Amino acid sequence: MKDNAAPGGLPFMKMHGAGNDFVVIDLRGRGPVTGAVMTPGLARAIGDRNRGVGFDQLAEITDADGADFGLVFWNSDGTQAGACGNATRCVADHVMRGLGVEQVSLVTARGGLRAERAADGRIWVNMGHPQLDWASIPLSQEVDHLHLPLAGDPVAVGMGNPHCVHFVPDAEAVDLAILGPQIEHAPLFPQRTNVEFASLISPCRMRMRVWERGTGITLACGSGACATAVAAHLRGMIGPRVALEVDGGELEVDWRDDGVWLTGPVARVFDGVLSADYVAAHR
Ligand SMILES: N[C@H](CCC[C@H](N)C(=O)O)C(=O)O
Repeated sequence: MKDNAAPGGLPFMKMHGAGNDFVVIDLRGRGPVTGAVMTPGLARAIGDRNRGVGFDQLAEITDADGADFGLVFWNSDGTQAGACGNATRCVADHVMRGLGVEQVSLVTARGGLRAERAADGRIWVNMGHPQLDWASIPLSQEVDHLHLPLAGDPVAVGMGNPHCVHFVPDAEAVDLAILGPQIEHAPLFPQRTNVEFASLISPCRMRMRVWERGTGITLACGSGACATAVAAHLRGMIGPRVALEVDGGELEVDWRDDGVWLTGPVARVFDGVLSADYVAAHR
């Protein structure tokens, strides 16, 4: 996987975490600054499920100063994302296997994070502390993030990327394809937002569905699960630990003193090589 400069094309791995699917390009060995090779156009082309490979996010693994690796995330619309919990878990598993270790440090746009393998094989990542002030979520104006001035009384939480969490009696009944893009583009969110709808099943279990900024409906969203757990805890609905039933499986979040921990399944599905012609045509 290391020689991505090969004239034969650009090697990648296809992975998923609870059905949240990723194209992962391992660029380690190129140095921290020159690591990322992606462009918005190439990301959109690879993300096309008919003419490319298809993904919810594309992740580039880079070298990083002071950490085992760095991560850069792209959405399928060609925009970048500051955080992606499920891709972080998938990549951490890959890197830990390669290094023969059970925990790793990484750097993302929001700073340093840590990940580790649990005894049951699931991969935990500490997604850091939630961002709860309006300017860093970010919101376009100073409002109470626990009671946004929007229909449905949602909560705004930053996890390195913005989230707008709605608590509803029945998340199944929500028309995500209609409401998701409306809320994603609401003027209150200057960088747009990810959108979650969640229902309480018990004080330690919730059902969650998600519309992701820059991607659309996905089967799971790790940072969205973290944001939902934080919002529900701040609203007094749950304790610090919760299991979230998402469309693609189950994620678990534990809000500890040192940050919001996320876990769930990871899978490496196949490896491939993007042809050099395809890469050149879309870069
Ligand atoms: N699937 C990701 C989140 C992607 C967020 C992205 N859509 C954004 O623009 O912030 C996760 O597991 O956390």
